[in-house]
This record gives sequence, C-alpha cells and structure tokens, in this order.
Amino acid sequence: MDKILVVDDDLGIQKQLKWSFSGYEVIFAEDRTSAIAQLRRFEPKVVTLDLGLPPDPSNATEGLATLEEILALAPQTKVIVVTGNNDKKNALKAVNLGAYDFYQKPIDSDTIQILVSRAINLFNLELENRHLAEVAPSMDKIIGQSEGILAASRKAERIALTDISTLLLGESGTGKEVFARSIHEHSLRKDNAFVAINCASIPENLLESELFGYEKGAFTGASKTTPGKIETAQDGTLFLDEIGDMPIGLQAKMLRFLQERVIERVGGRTEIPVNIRVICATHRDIPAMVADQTFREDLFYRVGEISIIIPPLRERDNDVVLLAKTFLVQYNEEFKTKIKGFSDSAIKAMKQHKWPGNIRELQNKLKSAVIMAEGSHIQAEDLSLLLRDDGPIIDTLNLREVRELAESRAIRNAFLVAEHNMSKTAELLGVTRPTLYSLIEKYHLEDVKTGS
Ligand SMILES: Nc1ncnc2c1ncn2[C@@H]1O[C@H](COP(=O)(O)OP(=O)(O)OP(=O)(O)O)[C@@H](O)[C@H]1O
Repeated sequence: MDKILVVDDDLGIQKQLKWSFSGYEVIFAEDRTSAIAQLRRFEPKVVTLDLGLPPDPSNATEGLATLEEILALAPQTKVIVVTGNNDKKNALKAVNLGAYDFYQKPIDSDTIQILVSRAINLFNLELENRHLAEVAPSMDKIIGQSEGILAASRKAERIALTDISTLLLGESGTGKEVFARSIHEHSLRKDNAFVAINCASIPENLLESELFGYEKGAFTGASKTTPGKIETAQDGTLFLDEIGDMPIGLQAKMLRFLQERVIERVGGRTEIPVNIRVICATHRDIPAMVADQTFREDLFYRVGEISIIIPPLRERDNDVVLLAKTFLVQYNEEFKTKIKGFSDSAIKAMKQHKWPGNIRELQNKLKSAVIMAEGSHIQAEDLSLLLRDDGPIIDTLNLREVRELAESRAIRNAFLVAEHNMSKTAELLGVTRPTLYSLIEKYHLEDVKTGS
C-alpha cells in the first residue's frame, strides 16, 4: 500500500484526511521533528504539509523549513502544501522551493484525493524512469536486456574510468572484444589507440616480437627496428585476447611489463616506459591452469584485478531474438535484401538452440539465412536449425494445444528432412498427402505451405 505522511497539528484535519485517504497507509506527524522522523522511517511517496506548524502556527516559517528539510533528505517525495485560505504567497513560495503542489483550506475530500493520486502516479513514473536509467547502461554497442549482460555492462561501465586491469571471461564469440572496446570508449583514454592482439592466433615464436617489438638485427629477417603492439598502444588500451594461450616463457616478461610499466624490444637494451591500460580475455579456466602450473599465478592476479563474466548466448533469455532482429536490419542493408522478420518457428528454434559459437554463430547463420531465404520471413530451416520436440509443455493451454504444437513441429521437421518434398514428408509422417495438406491448413503452417 502506498504511504502518505500527513503533517498537521490539527487533530480534526488528521481525522478527516485519514478518512479521505482510505486506500493508502496514512502516517501522521504534528511538527517538524516528528515529520522528519516519520519520513526517515516510512519513506512516504507523498506528504501533505500544513505550512502553519508549531511552535508558530500563525506563520509559514516552520512549514517552509520542514519542506526544505524533507526535500533535502528525500527529493523524490511529492509534497503537497496545505495553506490557510488567503495564503497564496506562501503557497507559491513553497512550490518555488520544490513542493509538488499546494492546496488551500478548507479541505475538500474529492479534490485532495485527486491531487494525491496524481502525485503518486508521478512518483511511480519517476521511480520507474530511475530504474530504467539504472539498468540501461550506456554501453550502447552491447545489445542485450538479460540480467547477465546488464550486470556485465554495469560492471564494465563502473570500471571504465579507472585503470584497473580487467579480465573478461567468456566463451568464444560472446562479445569479449566488444566489451573491451566499450570499456576503452568509455575511458579517459578513448581518444588514443585501442590495440587488440590475439595470443592464440600468433605462433609462439612470433608472439614476443609482435608484443614487444624488435631492434634491427635482433634475429634473421629483422631488417629494421619495429615497435610492438604494446608500444603502439601508448596512452591507450591494449586488449590481449586469449591470454590463457600465452606461452609460459613469455608470461614472465609480460608480468614484468605489467608491474614495472617498462618494456624492452627483442634484441634491445633500452627500457621504454609505457602508459597503457591492459584488458585481457580468455575462454579458458585460468584458476585450473594455475593449479597445473601452465599459467603463472602472479600474472593471473596482475591481469585479473577485476574480472567480468560475459554469459554465453544460451543463458541470455530473449537476447537472442533482440540480437537477431538488430542484425537482420544490418544485413538487409548490407545485402540489399528486404526480409521482414522471423517466422514463429524461427524464433522458437533460435531460443531452443544452444549456440555453442555464441553471437558469432548467430551472425553467420543469419547472414546465410538472409541471403538464402525465399520468403519474406526467415524460417527455422533458413537458419539451418531444427525445431526440437521437447518444448515447454507446461506453458501450453491444454491438451489440444499440446497436440497442435507437437504435430506442427513434427510436420516442419519431416518437411525439412524430406527436403521440401510433400510426398516424402507425408510418407515420413505415415499419413496420406491429403491428410498432410489438411493438417498444414489446420495449423496454419504457412512456411510449409509455401515451401519457404
Ligand atoms: N552484445 C552484443 N551486441 C552486439 N553485437 C555483439 C554483442 N556481443 C558480440 N557481438 C558481435 O559478435 C561478434 C563476436 O564478438 P567478439 O569478437 O567480441 O567475441 P569474443 O568473445 O571476443 O570472441 P573470441 O573469443 O572468439 O575472440 C562480433 O561481431 C561482435 O560485434
């Protein structure tokens, strides 16, 4: 029940208001001290405040001071000031100080009820907006509304302005690089370089010179002095992807760089100071690697001062649909296609699929679906996805709906296996062709009907 605090020293008015506000939990206070105490204790959404409060009920000083104190403590509170009949001056003064509205005595139950109800609505709306602002982090390139992705975005946003070493943990294709870039873009280093290097994709013997650079003549083929990735990230951010794949021999050199913030090029003897932020990522279980001594414990603590878990796509609720719709717009533009959306079967199949390759897999499947789709909507089979038969039966309305769902799925799957051949589909299902056609009609299986 919404709470209203009535601040008035007149017992008659207290009684009248209690009666007027029968749908609310009404709390009373008769002076400034008790009003503030009740405000702290009950956090009411609305306060009706008589400006003429003791010790000097004949003027508005105490009431206005109470108003100021309420708004300083809980600025979101909607305060309706109640004034004497001819006290418009103080009423306006109160509104100027931040009161939501004013009301002149004598009290009319209907009017004050409307005022209060509007104030509560506004309070709720503002509250909802504040919540939305909290959960919609400004990491705007990261698409997703699921709890896991919002939590990761919030954490990323919080650490963006610091230089703390961050370790992004997540399966391949979950968006670790997207996160690293977003952190960089929200940091004070945003106008400087963002340099990414994937430790797993560079042969072990080249990784050191790639990272640290080399001096002319350091090894055969080193015809000129070349700065490494670390140096090119000067004043910016270095993103070390797949840090778990860094050879153990190189880890010691990496640790020294992270601790002392100086590097030496391969074959060089000069120490070069570097000022960069380091973000690392891995899909590996680093603590397990530390346990079997394939990853240095001291390096693990150094790179992972804070870690952010990026959940796999299959654990992100409806994000898969949100992402698919966003990519569809992009791909329509890229491939000059006009696909309107997804069929129900495609949406279901996308939600069922486990996405071992995460967002990268979704992008690949969608790209080919956009290019290959024949109808106006992408179907499950355009995505090369099979609908499983084990849908959430408990979500269904009744046995008839369970049967319809199961039969629709079986028909679509058979249609897919039969490579869109109707006779073969009927054969696989053990029904005649006319029966198959009537089922397709009955269950409105447009995608099967049009063969798209
Ligand atoms: N939340 C997201 N919103 C929009 N696009 C995303 C999101 N997450 C990932 N992507 C896109 O998915 C693709 C894969 O993301 P990314 O390369 O960042 O993954 P990764 O975890 O670094 O992969 P790997 O570990 O294989 O390097 C990229 O094209 C990226 O733009």
